[in-house]
Amino acid sequence: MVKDQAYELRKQITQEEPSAEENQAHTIAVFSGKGGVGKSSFALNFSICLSKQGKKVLIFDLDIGMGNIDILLGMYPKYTLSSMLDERLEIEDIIEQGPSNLSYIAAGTGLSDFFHLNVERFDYFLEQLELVANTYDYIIFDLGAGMSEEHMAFISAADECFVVTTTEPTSITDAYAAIKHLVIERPNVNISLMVNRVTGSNESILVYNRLQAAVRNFLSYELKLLGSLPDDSSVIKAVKEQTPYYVMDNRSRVSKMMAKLVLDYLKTMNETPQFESHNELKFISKLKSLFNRKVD
Ligand SMILES: Nc1ncnc2c1ncn2[C@@H]1O[C@H](COP(=O)(O)OP(=O)(O)OP(=O)(O)O)[C@@H](O)[C@H]1O
Repeated sequence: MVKDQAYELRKQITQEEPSAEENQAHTIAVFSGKGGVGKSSFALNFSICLSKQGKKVLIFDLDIGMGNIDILLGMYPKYTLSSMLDERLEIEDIIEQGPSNLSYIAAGTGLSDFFHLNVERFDYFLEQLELVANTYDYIIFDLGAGMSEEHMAFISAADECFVVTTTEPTSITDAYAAIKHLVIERPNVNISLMVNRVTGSNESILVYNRLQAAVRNFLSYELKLLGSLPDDSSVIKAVKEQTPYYVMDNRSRVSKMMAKLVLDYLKTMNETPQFESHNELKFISKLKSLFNRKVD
């Protein structure tokens, strides 16, 4: 497990057992400024690759009404997040098993905006999430495009977030607008950039430099670069076949790049001293306080 090293070190120093909160999964929110940039495809295949590395991963589709993780997987879940909230189901009942031991929760339809839940429904959501928060190493939230107030709460409660853009100017501009909105409201947010559909070797660096320059000059914020993925027709083929591209062919260009991106990411995670953040509130407590602030 990612946390093993840090946990062992901290245990040696403090001789304390970790609390349930400390053991919560590492949470990642994936968002984009513009729709159709490959955010869901990225979130799903990233999660599959993390699972392949022996991590216990839950991908949570929060794009109610527009979610497509189940479509990309070619699976038709009986229950979804919407049905859990409508029918008061247990979270265990709505978790499905995808490829490579990946767990996933489909968004479903019904609620036009999941986040405009009443307090009682939101409390039920958090109560259920808390039941599985210690079961996973990673929980990946796939958010809809754009930056609503509710998206911001999820993104800022997560341990980190990935913003996905293509190399197209419109996508970069929309990513900048989303980052700006977020950084102004939540200056401590931890954002990394993922550049999708690159066609040249240094294209991702050009996109990153362009965005980073604007973010640094106008927002005094340092954006990290998670990595990039190539424009690859095997992604389109995989979407048509409703099979994640990493499952369809793990030797395709995009799959190899994804595998490298995940290995680099895990290396960075191992090198980051996790115990330093143990004094901070973890995901569920943060989300609770952000939501409470909103309804007060
Ligand atoms: N690396 C890639 N190479 C080629 N095509 C890609 C790549 N990534 C995504 N696509 C294409 O872009 C389409 C949209 O991808 P996806 O559904 O993941 O986007 P999205 O950002 O999640 O969209 P939405 O915001 O509408 O949910 C895919 O169906 C696929 O055809």
